[in-house]
Amino acid sequence: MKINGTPYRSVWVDEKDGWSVHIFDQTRLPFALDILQLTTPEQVAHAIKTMQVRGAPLIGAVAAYGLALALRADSSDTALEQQATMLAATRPTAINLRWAIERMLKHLRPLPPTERVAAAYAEAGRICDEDAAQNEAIGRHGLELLRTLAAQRGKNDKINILTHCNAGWIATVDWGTALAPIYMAHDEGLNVHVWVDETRPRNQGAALTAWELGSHGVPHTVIADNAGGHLMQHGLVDIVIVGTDRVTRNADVANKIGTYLKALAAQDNNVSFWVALPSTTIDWRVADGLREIPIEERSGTEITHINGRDDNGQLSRVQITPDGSQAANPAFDVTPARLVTGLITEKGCCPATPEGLRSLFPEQG
Ligand SMILES: CSC[C@@H](O)[C@@H](O)C(=O)COP(=O)(O)O
Repeated sequence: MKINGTPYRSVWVDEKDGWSVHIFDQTRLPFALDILQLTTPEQVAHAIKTMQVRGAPLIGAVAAYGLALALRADSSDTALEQQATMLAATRPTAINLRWAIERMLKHLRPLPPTERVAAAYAEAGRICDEDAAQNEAIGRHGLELLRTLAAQRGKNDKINILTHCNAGWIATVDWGTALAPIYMAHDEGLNVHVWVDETRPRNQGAALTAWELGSHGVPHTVIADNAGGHLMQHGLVDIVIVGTDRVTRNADVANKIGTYLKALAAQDNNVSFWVALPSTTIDWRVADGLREIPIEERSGTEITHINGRDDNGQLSRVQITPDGSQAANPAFDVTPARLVTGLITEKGCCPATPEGLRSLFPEQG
């Protein structure tokens, strides 16, 4: 996608040196557009843990490059396994991270160490290209849903879409998942407006989704996380579209904390609730999302403190809770499949059921 007219992806290899890896520092957006240069797997691990890069597909792609960086220093079997384990442990919930590392290992293990560096960069590049293409396809399939809504409501009527967290292009290699259909609908002239959940505690909606949509000219309004139910009760939400960090083979959906409450409110108000995902986000090994998906617990300081820009234009961090109050910070929740209207994948849309998923991915049995 473009920033000020220049097309970017969310991760890329330096054109001049041909090996270092660039990302946007997402902890600085929307106030600063800082590009970081990563040269070691430790820097990659740090970027993922501190959420300089985040979003399920993107952390998989960046970790794949992390392995390529590691192999530049040591391409032995031992180093390959150790560095893969180190990178895979950076965040627990998004399955794309494990998927990307496993794909890299499968490709690299049989090769002689001398061939591994070039092969790792090539495979990481393919992971990126495929992610961008899959998300573009998700956009096309999701666009059909929005076209149908537009046709039902009259061409110029506003379509109000609610989204949670950031499942846009900077959460992926390009296009995004939940936001891809919205970009396409806006580009073809549909009258879309997005309610953007602020997404406490880290405010990915207020900081990142609002920045993305604004940069693309998509009308949007940031709301407190707790406003969605009220808006639905008053007929002000036509559809919810969110991304996900892991979908089980039964179609349970893990996503940013608070997604479950949006799904409950959507069901109570007869609002359709769609989840957009590339197939790399499906964990075919697990069935029951509540029991089997590990939920990341992050530092309580993400609750007790908040980042922003002060009146002097300085980025600063302030405390919002009393000294001594404890804080708990589960970073994701699981929305059971029964609350999900359907899934939007690169292969098309399907009901959120085991059969629905298997109809799109019959090779999974
Ligand atoms: C296309 S990204 C989908 C999800 O990864 C996204 O909705 C989300 O929950 C991201 O969480 P984050 O903790 O910001 O990495």
